[in-house]
Amino acid sequence: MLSGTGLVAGYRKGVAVLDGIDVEVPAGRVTGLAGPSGCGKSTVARVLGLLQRPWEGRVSVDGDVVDGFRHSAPRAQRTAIGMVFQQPRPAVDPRFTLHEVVAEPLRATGRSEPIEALTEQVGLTAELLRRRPHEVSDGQLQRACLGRALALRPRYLICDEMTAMLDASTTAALVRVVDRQVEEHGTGVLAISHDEALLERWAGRVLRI
Ligand SMILES: Nc1ncnc2c1ncn2[C@@H]1O[C@H](COP(=O)(O)OP(=O)(O)OP(=O)(O)O)[C@@H](O)[C@H]1O
Repeated sequence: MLSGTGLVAGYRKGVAVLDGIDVEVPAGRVTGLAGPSGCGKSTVARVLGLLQRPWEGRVSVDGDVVDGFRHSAPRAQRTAIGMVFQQPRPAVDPRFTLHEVVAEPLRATGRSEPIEALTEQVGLTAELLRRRPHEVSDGQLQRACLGRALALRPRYLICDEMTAMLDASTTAALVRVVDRQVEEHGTGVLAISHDEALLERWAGRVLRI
């Protein structure tokens, strides 16, 4: 279980965006997180993804309370959680090929496993993998971002509006990739979306802020 308990967090002193909320992301299931624009869904993603320290409350990964966030997050906990954001373009190095984008977490952790099975799973051909971000569509780049998020086989995956910029067929394809991770590897997924209909179809349980 990836969980946040009593989370209080924000950006400006004295203005809490999250006001003591609890979020539980169990393994082996898709949990949805819905709510109107600006209610703090991305802030939940950042805190549970260990990218932002909450002002109060705690985050735990499989029962271990996290005490470091951002650069001081312990590697084992950081790599246990994969993240995909709404906009793929600012999330990648424009100089990388898509192959390098997907392989980057492996390189950063000194691992050199083949990524062909992964790139095939997310629907990237060898020809696309040689291209750089400016030579592909948002959907193709988002496939690479999902591949990157799965490269270290995270036990949890946070999808923050992953499909908001994509057409229906790419959305369906990426949802299938995530569902397969859940079924085959028991990954616990937090699917954040303002699209209630998508979450109703995709998630077993939907939390609302
Ligand atoms: N870096 C930041 N600096 C200051 N305020 C921020 C920052 N990021 C978010 N906020 C504010 O925090 C609140 C919650 O933002 P957040 O992005 O978590 O909401 P959200 O529910 O994900 O919204 P959306 O659905 O529009 O993406 C908003 O009022 C927003 O203006």
